[in-house]
Amino acid sequence: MKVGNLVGLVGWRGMVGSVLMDRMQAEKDFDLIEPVFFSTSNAGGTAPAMAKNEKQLKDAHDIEALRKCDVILTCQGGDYTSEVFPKLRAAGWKGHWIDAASTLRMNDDAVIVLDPVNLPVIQSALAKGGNNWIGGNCTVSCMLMGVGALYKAGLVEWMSTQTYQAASGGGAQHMRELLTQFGTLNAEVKDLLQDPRSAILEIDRKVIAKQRALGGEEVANFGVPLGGSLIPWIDKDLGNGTSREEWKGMVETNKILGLGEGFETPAIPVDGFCVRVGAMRCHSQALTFKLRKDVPLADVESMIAADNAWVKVVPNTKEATLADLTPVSVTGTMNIPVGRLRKLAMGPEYLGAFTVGDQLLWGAAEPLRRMLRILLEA
Ligand SMILES: NC(=O)C1=CN([C@@H]2O[C@H](COP(=O)(O)OP(=O)(O)OC[C@H]3O[C@@H](n4cnc5c(N)ncnc54)[C@H](OP(=O)(O)O)[C@@H]3O)[C@@H](O)[C@H]2O)C=CC1
Ligand SMILES: N[C@@H](CC(=O)OP(=O)(O)O)C(=O)O
Repeated sequence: MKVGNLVGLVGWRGMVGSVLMDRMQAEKDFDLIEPVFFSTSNAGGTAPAMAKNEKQLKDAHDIEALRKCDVILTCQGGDYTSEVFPKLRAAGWKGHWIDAASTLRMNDDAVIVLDPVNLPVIQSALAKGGNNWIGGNCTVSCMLMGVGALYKAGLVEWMSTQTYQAASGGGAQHMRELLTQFGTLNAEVKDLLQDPRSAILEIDRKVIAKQRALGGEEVANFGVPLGGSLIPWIDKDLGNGTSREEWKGMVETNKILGLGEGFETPAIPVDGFCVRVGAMRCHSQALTFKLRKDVPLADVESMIAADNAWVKVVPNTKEATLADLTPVSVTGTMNIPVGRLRKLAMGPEYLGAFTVGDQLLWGAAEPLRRMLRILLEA
């Protein structure tokens, strides 16, 4: 059935929302829709320049106003989803809900959208009347954009992940906090750094003393210093030794691929550790695969390279890795480099890989705008 083009946009001025607006403008998505901009804080204010007929911001809690939309696309966050989505459906709204938040992801009637990887899953749900389309966890989405080909080919027996997740995954305030910490630490030893004869262990002593003394506002978001350190725990403690971020790795990977509970094919084990590091907005992952058979490395590389338009195989050399396989080289681009591809010492079925992805683009905004396109072009 043709989907109408009245699209309600919620959360458009936040960090994820702003990246989404940029991408929608770049891809001329606004040419196809009649946007209605909503706000939780400034109803009645002026809508952004992309507005057409409706120039005023609507109240994002006004169910009647939301109900008029054919599609609602929200990057407002999980609390908003928890509050508004059930009311909207209870009021009989049958429109399409596209959401960046994790709240609804594992619901039976929701599809995790990442169409370069799971278009058949999306199309099948659409044909059955599905109308809840949720963006995946940023780390999982970036990982599958890189190595989804191996799953599609049925080659993966299991995968272990070690993530290096950027500050942006926590939100804008976390990015600010990281930079403030770097500044504080630099200020502590600035004079010593300027003197080439100063003792490095004296600098180190001063830095660790300052890090341990950081408190209050300076660690308000991460709880402990991230600048010059790392945090091997992301999201909630599930009480079984696993973080919620680590749990998402397995359940979301399988749900995206149409495997495991509710599907015919059993789930593939995915597990590992999720670690916050001092990168700004790119998540990286070191991956270990147990393949179902010994596949020549050249075939693995060709398969990965041919999977989608954004994945790039980076030659496993120091020069290429430093040039193309770092958060600094990937930030702000749609590229998903996959490198460090090599067979591991455990045996010919064991494959190592390293991927990087901008967690605000493929990790958050891009799958949502592409889902909107799929609906509009259905
Ligand atoms: N950060 C991330 O990496 C990822 C986030 N997500 C999901 O997206 C949701 C939103 O994340 P994120 O964009 O980081 O959240 P933000 O805090 O940047 O934005 C959320 C909302 O906060 C309000 N807001 C209040 N003050 C400001 C301000 N100074 N500037 C901009 N907006 C402000 C806006 O609502 P209003 O205009 O109504 O006042 C905005 O829509 C998350 O809760 C999560 O569910 C998903 C994947 C990754
Ligand atoms: N949890 C991710 C960011 C995020 O928003 O994830 P999710 O969409 O699964 O809640 C991180 O901290 O890096």
